[in-house]
Amino acid sequence: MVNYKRRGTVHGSLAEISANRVYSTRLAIKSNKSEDQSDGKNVQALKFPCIAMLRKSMQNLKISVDHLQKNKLSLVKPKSKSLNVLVLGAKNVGKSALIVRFLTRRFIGDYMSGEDQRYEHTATHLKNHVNVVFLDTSDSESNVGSDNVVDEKKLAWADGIIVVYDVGNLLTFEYAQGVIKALCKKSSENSDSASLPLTRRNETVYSQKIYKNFRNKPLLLIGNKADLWHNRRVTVLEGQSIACKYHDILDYEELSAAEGYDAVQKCINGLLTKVTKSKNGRSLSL
Ligand SMILES: Nc1nc2c(ncn2[C@@H]2O[C@H](COP(=O)(O)OP(=O)(O)OP(=O)(O)O)[C@@H](O)[C@H]2O)c(=O)[nH]1
Repeated sequence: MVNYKRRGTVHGSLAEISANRVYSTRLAIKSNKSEDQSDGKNVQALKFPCIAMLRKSMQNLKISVDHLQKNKLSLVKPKSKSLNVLVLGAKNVGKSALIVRFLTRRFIGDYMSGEDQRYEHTATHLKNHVNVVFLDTSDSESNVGSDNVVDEKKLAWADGIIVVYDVGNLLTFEYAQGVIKALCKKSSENSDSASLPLTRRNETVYSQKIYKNFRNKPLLLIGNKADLWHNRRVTVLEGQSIACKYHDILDYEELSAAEGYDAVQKCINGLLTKVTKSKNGRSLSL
């Protein structure tokens, strides 16, 4: 309570100080012309030496903007060099474990669940630094079996997608299938068609957006927890059949984040290489 009050006072006084500064500076700028013209002492400039600096910065800014306009340059930022990877899958399939294994080579048993985690990683190749961002999403079990399994905004952000399921849990495999189907579903129906029932129209709009945001971005399907062979509910054959069905857009791997680093590293690096190719139009082996 005491700390809070103290903080309040400090903030208050800082705010007052800056407000006073801005106000005084404005006054000085307003009255600037007559002071410059007068051959007397420039009292404001002496009192506020920041005015000269401010004026200079404004001049510099104007010069820069003029230069941009003259040379038809734009103020738009250059294209981001980071590779964004979206990690999807049902709850508890080992999404965090996989990403952390890839980034740190270590298997860590427990992770915070319930909210999306963002991991940033810098890879170096031919003296170029490539920034990779993984968005490890956290889905609730209620999403299993639902149609709207992919968030269109996250999908638009992504350059590549990893879909994970647990080989010991059939529901998570069905969820992964649902995601892949949603990504690859082409919608030919006209979403504006008033003849369609509302739910159908919403579904169509949804799948059109998903399809548009996906646009054949590199996709990797991982069957995780292969070390728990006694607990297996999804056969290798079932995983492979999905891989065959979507072979032109999808890579598939069955592995265990718990058991080793090499398989995780190999398949995620494979995806990153594809992402780099599709993003920049040139190859980069990480
Ligand atoms: N045996 C085994 N356990 C694993 C493996 N990968 C992850 N786990 C365990 O599975 C549990 C869930 O792992 P997480 O990485 O938190 O799963 P998640 O998909 O990120 O979970 P949410 O954040 O809740 O969506 C943890 O207890 C992990 O230790 C694996 O390859 N083998």
